[in-house]
Amino acid sequence: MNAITVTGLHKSMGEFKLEGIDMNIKKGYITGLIGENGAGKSTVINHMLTLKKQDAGQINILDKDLEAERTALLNEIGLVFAEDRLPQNITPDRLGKLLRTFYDRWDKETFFSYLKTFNVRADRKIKYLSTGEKVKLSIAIALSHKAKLLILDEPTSNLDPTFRLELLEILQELMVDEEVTILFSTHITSDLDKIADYIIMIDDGKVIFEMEKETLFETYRKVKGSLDMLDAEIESLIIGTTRSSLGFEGMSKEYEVFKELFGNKVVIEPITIDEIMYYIKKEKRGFDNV
Ligand SMILES: Nc1ncnc2c1ncn2[C@@H]1O[C@H](COP(=O)(O)OP(=O)(O)OP(=O)(O)O)[C@@H](O)[C@H]1O
Repeated sequence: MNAITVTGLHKSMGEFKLEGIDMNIKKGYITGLIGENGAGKSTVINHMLTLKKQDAGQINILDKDLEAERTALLNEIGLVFAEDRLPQNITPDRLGKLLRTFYDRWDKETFFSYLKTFNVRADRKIKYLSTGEKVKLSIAIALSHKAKLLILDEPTSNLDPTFRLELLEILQELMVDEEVTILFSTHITSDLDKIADYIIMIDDGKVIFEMEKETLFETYRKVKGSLDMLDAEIESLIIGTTRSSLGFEGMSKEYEVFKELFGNKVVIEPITIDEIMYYIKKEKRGFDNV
């Protein structure tokens, strides 16, 4: 069952286009949205939240039509934006009191307890907080109104490593309650290695893959061998072939074929999310020897 279903989302924005985006964000799981700078991650998220109007396509969130039931739905969604959208001239203390008028299930105690745990000063105007403290404040808000869905746009990029790990732990603890769904976009793929159940990669406004993380790692492997193994047929099985004086390397779904043909002369290794992104980009650009 999906918490968010995106079907055939199209949008032209000057030179950039979202082209036929389909996404299935599974209820009760953590989905990581990855892609390089400018791939369209924030744009897709903004469409999910009706902050941008699509040219075509449908978005369904928690079985409701977001446009028709916007206010009711925003109660159910905990949001952290990539950029700072907090009111600047009030203190977290004041904000904590005001937000009960915005969220039906606002839990002031939980909010102030998160501020304490996160070490964010409640009595300082938001504009004087550091970038990381503002992110922590946004996270505290997102976690304090019993949201069923958390949409976090690059929540970890401005956080110090200790707090990043702490946040990942908090998110994982939330998942014990199977009702919560998390979608988060990130460049820090080690975060996904730790907590994501599903991974969606977008590139240049298109979905490249949407897969369960474990399946992704079973599907792709890194292959390395000597240049004399390469002919057109073998190369067609490799994504993002790189040649050097030491031999070739790349990524393959057909790594079993390499094993059968070349035995232990070929090296087959597990692959990381960063490497998957790198080889896919490399194949697309069709360049070599980077
Ligand atoms: N209002 C706009 N008009 C035209 N182009 C835009 C507009 N807003 C964003 N873009 C372009 O759309 C593309 C996708 O931007 P988006 O912010 O969605 O990428 P992203 O994947 O979130 O990137 P990053 O990881 O850098 O945050 C970029 O090329 C950006 O310049």
